[in-house]
Amino acid sequence: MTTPSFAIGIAGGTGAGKTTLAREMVDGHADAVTLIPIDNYYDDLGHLPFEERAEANYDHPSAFEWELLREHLDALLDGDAVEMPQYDFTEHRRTEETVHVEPTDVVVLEGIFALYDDVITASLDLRVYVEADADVRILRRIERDVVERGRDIEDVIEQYRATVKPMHERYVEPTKKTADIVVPEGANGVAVDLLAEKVRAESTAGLGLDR
Ligand SMILES: Nc1ncnc2c1ncn2[C@@H]1O[C@H](COP(=O)(O)OP(=O)(O)O)[C@@H](O)[C@H]1O
Ligand SMILES: Nc1ccn([C@@H]2O[C@H](COP(=O)(O)O)[C@@H](O)[C@H]2O)c(=O)n1
Repeated sequence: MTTPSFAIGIAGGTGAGKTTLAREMVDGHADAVTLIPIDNYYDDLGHLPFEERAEANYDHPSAFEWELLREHLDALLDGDAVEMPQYDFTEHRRTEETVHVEPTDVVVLEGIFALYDDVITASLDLRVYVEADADVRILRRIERDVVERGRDIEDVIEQYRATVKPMHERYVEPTKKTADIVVPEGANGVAVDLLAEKVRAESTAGLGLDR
């Protein structure tokens, strides 16, 4: 059993490049990193009709199951495995399956609210906020949501106006002040290299050691 030695939180607005940064900084050390995408902890709205699920506000903190996320983060940091829920953006609900996740040397928590919850933030060793201009983020998001999340461009724009932008300004952007590091433009080469070096150091430190 491995007890993680280091926990990193990566927050930032939608489309800022959080997922890309997380992926690139663990490149080559993926076996030593446990990734927790906070999106997997959206409340399951499976009991509602699809139209209602599509209209929900997914950018308010109350859209997430914080208790389960805290419980799973605690378990992983204590060296215990979890059954992680999985989220389907095309259906706006959790899938039937969970994924068995074992703790490793480094835990990376990634999502718009990675630095929102005081209890969670206190258990992180490094807090990162990824920043990108709003116009860059919405353009990235339109492309991604249409190609990968099965959305119409009109719906993406309307959702952005109605909830994504106002919630970002009210709840996500203010978490930047709790960050240790603010990364401009997401997966920029210098930031990736620095964070990758930290991940490598923590992974090497944990090699072969049961803690
Ligand atoms: N530094 C970057 N330069 C160019 N495109 C980027 C950069 N970072 C991310 N992207 C692209 O922007 C889109 C959204 O990035 P993603 O990492 O999924 O953002 P987030 O997880 O913050 O929502 C993806 O298509 C990704 O390839
Ligand atoms: N059913 C859902 C659930 C979430 N979203 C949007 O996802 C965004 C967070 O994910 P990122 O990878 O972009 O950080 C968030 O802004 C929600 O609006 C959704 O559209 N549908």
